[in-house]
Amino acid sequence: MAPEEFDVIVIGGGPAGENAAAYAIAGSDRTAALVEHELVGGECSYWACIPSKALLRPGEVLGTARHMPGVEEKVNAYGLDVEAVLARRDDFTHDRDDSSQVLWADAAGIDVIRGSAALTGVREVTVGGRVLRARHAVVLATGTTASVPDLPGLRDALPWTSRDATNVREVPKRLAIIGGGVVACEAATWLHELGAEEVTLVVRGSGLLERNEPFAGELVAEKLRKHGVNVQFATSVQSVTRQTPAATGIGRVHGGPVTLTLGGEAGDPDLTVDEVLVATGRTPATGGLGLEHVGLSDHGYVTVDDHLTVTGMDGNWLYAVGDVNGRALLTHMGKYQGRVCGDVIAARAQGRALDEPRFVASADLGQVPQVVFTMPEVAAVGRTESQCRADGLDVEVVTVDINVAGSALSRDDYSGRASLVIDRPTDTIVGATFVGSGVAELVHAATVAVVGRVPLESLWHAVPSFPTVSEVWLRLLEERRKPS
Ligand SMILES: Cc1cc2nc3c(=O)[nH]c(=O)nc-3n(C[C@H](O)[C@H](O)[C@H](O)COP(=O)(O)OP(=O)(O)OC[C@H]3O[C@@H](n4cnc5c(N)ncnc54)[C@H](O)[C@@H]3O)c2cc1C
Ligand SMILES: NC(=O)c1ccc[n+]([C@@H]2O[C@H](COP(=O)([O-])OP(=O)(O)OC[C@H]3O[C@@H](n4cnc5c(N)ncnc54)[C@H](O)[C@@H]3O)[C@@H](O)[C@H]2O)c1
Repeated sequence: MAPEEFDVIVIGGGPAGENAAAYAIAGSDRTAALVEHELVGGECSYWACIPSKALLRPGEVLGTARHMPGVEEKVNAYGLDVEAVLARRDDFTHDRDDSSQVLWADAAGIDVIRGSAALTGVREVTVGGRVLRARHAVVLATGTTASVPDLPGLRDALPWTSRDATNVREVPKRLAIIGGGVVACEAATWLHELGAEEVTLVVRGSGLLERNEPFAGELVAEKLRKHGVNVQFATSVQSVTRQTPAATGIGRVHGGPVTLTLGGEAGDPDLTVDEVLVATGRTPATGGLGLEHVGLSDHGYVTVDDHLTVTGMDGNWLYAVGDVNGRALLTHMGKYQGRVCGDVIAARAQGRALDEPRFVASADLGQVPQVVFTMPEVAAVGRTESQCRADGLDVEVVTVDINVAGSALSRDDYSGRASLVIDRPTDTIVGATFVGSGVAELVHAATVAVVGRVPLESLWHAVPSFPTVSEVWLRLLEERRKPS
């Protein structure tokens, strides 16, 4: 059978792949195929960002209502309506039906091809019995899958991964979570709110959210503990036993009780729970992708340059965007890389030079924003103080409590903290962190300041409105002006 020709072939229909395909052909008569073996929309739409945030928001709303005189008297006797929360989550994930995303692809001029794709040669992709040939580019956008550590008994116990936690149907009464990162902290928050009575975070390190400023993890741990979540640091799982594992389906308890044998500084006793959630990071989805057919390793992240072009290959025809390149495992960064990559493919297809900033994924390099939707939220951009020092930057740090009229008005128990990391030679912000209720919406101002390299002297004239939580910017700048 003759190969089918497309200008661009994208493998993986998650947010990164969708954007790369759309930008590569926008406003032209170029053609694109998007190959997807599961659901168009990817991990984010059905298993990750969207369902998790749909599950977290009701708890945040209830928490605020419980600390608001005039409202708290009405709600204090009630908890969440779990069925309604799960139903709203299912609305957001369209019950895992991707037809609206396929309609979007059709409208953008992208051909969706169902099946598992593998590289079988230079510019050649095979899907089932079909051979596809790319005139200009092949883009790898296959994302990542949950890592399950190779611990004795763990895989046989059929533990939950993030897919079960986000698609929860049956809330375990007793839950152990292995890991202290973003998935562990967010999942502990929503599962506890949904009725998990005994939640234990088993953390091998000494803090939560270790890629953030230390105060962020400390405040999240403090609040989790205050709400009754057990957070155990410096504890490792030695082995796991479950007598009756059962493949009951996504989001249901996978059998009888599970016992974790723990090894830690405190000589921790065994922990017996109804379910164990593994939240120990991600593995790039490169298995079976045929990377070896084009001379690349099929292990680890696919390395790219700042044009998202795979390094070590001739001909500038192979690209990788999103989680699979390991640059920043976040939907918004994958989409950003998809936009840059699509523009690069279009420019190269037209024989144009890559001489404009939009052809370089510069935001990946120390300007990445992220919001962790815990209670309190953690919103940060750029580098932490310790990352800056490790990179040899001459920095100073200002930190203040978030204690302004806007925060006091937003809820009676408001507490939070904010910090700026300032590059002394340029007097610009290279990192910012906000911890508190509702700070998710504060971070974009910081992102603009970091990316725009706005001098602090100019920020003095960016006056925050009264009475908003944004007034913390003024407190930070005032703190900076204090004579040391
Ligand atoms: C629980 C959880 C919550 C998260 N919350 C957030 C959040 O709030 N905000 C945020 O920014 N990020 C969040 N993330 C991270 C976010 O989900 C990822 O960064 C994002 O999904 C990556 O997008 P992607 O397009 O690179 O990959 P994916 O979304 O993983 O999509 C890859 C697609 O490729 C397909 N595929 C793989 N191999 C093949 C193949 N060989 N052939 C055909 N198709 C293939 C897969 O089926 C999949 O659809 C969260 C992650 C988790 C686990
Ligand atoms: N709101 C958001 O933006 C959001 C939400 C969820 C996930 N994500 C993304 O998804 C990615 C994955 O999240 P994650 O929490 O799984 O990973 P992570 O890298 O954030 O945290 C992994 C945790 O597991 C621990 N760990 C790793 N291996 C272990 C082992 N063998 N035994 C015990 N502990 C081990 C680490 O010390 C760490 O605490 C993140 O990079 C994040 O960017 C983003």
